[in-house]
Amino acid sequence: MTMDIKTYNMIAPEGLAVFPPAMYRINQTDKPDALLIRSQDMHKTHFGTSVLAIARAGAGVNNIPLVEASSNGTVVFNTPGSNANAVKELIVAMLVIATRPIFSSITWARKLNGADVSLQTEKGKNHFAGTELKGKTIGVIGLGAVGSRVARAAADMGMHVIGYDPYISVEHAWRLSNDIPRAGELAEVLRSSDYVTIHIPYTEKNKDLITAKELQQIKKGAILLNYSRWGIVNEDAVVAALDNGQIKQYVTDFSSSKFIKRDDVIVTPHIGGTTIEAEVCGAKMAAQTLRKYLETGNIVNSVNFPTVEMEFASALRLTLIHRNVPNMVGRITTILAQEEVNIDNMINRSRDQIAYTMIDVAAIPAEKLKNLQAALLAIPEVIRVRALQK
Ligand SMILES: NC(=O)c1ccc[n+]([C@@H]2O[C@H](COP(=O)([O-])OP(=O)(O)OC[C@H]3O[C@@H](n4cnc5c(N)ncnc54)[C@H](O)[C@@H]3O)[C@@H](O)[C@H]2O)c1
Ligand SMILES: O=C(O)[C@H](O)COP(=O)(O)O
Repeated sequence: MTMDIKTYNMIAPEGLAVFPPAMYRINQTDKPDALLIRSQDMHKTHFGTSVLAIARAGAGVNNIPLVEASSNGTVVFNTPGSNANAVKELIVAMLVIATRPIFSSITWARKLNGADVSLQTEKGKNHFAGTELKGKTIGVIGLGAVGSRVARAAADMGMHVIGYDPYISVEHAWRLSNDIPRAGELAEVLRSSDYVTIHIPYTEKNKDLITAKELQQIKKGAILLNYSRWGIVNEDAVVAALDNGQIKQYVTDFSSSKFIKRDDVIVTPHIGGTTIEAEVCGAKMAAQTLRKYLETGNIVNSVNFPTVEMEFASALRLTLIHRNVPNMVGRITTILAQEEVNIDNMINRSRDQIAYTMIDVAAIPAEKLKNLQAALLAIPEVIRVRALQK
């Protein structure tokens, strides 16, 4: 088996090294079996039916058309938590930068010259008094991989933390310590926080989560941070809230022409996950997840398919992607029975409109396997059939 991987964006070489050259070709065809990407806009980048899987090295998958991928039988993966520490560390830095005049003091100090520089700094430092984070309240919206770490770090700095995440996973709820209270409503967080930091995915539901209405609810003079995505915070509403003094500063990873030359907006160029460690971690995780799927059919960390794992113990594995409708297992196994193929092991899982079935069987002669695959693919609700040899 030789498979083709196509990459977009800067993928760390450590990730590409996960693919053994004897089994995988990288960037040698326009009809790849799988894609390894970061923020490439796949809404505008056509991927053909050859693409079995797309792995996103990173968290956000709003750059991938998930519904189209599912109906194409393309499994989409991300790498949960791979860059969460990088974002957390940047948020800590941005909280301090927003709170103390670090940039202006450095710029001033750089301009000093003469033999008495040390004296000048001592004289001038009174112009650069800041405040502290300790004792202030921070609202953390979204308590997943990033938000839960930010909440912990803020608490460790002596801040009062209020979390908000109505959809928190059991895993992340466990990670969050009991001393971090969770609000039942967004308004509660906005009303009581000196800092509000957002760590949620961009989805249709989360588009414009923070708009004029929410900014009216926010504590006067609060500082808002958005290291999630463009579109979650309405830019016009933010500009209006800065102009009327409702918020003091907007700190974000997502630039806009609306923020140019504003001293009350601090923009970093989408570098939340841009550390060597995070890029290596995400690329390796994405490549390992892809290999697992391509070689065994097992699915972990998918954002559009169910998690499906079964030990690959037989000679042959059939994997079927099909619509999630009644009696599919019955129809599939009937065809296997008609072809006199005995099932060693089997698993079926579904997620929303899509379902996935893996069937392990003993070795089948090539011609018989071809007929079996054709018969399975002839079921109208079946989207894709693969046969994997152990
Ligand atoms: N700036 C960057 O470089 C950078 C890096 C990593 C992640 N991100 C962005 O941050 C997002 C979060 O990353 P993550 O790794 O923590 O993802 P995650 O999936 O681990 O956590 C997201 C959390 O948000 C919660 N959530 C969803 N909608 C919500 C809402 N309306 N209100 C409150 N909570 C809500 C979910 O329940 C989940 O717990 C990503 O989707 C991505 O867009 C940006
Ligand atoms: O969602 C993410 O993981 C971040 O926004 C990082 O995006 P990047 O891979 O383009 O740096």
